[in-house]
Amino acid sequence: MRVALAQIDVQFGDPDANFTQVQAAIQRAAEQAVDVIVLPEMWNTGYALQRLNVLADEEGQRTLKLLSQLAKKFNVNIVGGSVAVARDGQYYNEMLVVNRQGELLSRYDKVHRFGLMAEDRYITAGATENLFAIDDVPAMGVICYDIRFPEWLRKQAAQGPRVIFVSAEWPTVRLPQWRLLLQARAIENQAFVVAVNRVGSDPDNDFGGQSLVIDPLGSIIAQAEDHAQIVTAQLDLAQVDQVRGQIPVFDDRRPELY
Ligand SMILES: O=C(O)CCC(=O)C(=O)O
Repeated sequence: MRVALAQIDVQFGDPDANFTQVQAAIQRAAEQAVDVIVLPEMWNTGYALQRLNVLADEEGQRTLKLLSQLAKKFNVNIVGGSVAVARDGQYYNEMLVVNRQGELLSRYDKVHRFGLMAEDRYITAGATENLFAIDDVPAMGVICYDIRFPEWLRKQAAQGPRVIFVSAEWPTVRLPQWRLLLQARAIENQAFVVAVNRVGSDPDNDFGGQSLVIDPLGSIIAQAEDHAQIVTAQLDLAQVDQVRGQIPVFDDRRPELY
């Protein structure tokens, strides 16, 4: 599986500009003959949470239309990062995943709201898992702050995903934690981690990129810098079986104790 990480500079509160740049980024990534393109978190609005009433994508329709069109056009799967979605008068931080045929594979509402960026005041938390298959490869997806909750990832990882996709707007000041948390999630779940952060800044935070691809042993196999760029990596999925075969942590778990 060849993946492309679209590390972009999300424009604060400007969905039109963001739709234009996401379209261009997907096109650039698709030119590199990849199987999956991954986007960052809240790429339509950024954290312009106070204006979600006018900015959020109603039912995610605009996002789904774009991702679906581009997936078909370029014959590529898209893990659509996340976007601010309005549904039934509430707002969600939602990941949409589409396959090469442009069909919706999953939609996931971020489960853990990040109070430091006021999500608890504006966003409704999700309560469902996010397991899907990309080209028959079992995978899962989480959003940003979710990675601080190993039990949430573990619960899903125990169901077999080989790749964990992460979309984020992770501030520069905590990038050392970003790296360590992601490496730990890869090691303990013996899965590839493909994690996309944004760059640039908004009124409250700077975002330093450093999107990462990490193998099931925790080694970083690709890393973006601190500017907008597309990074690609090849995932050797057989490595998941090797690592799980050597140290069978999923078999050795004692869920009756914890
Ligand atoms: O956990 C963190 O340090 C960052 C989380 C975050 O920025 C988010 O969930 O949007």
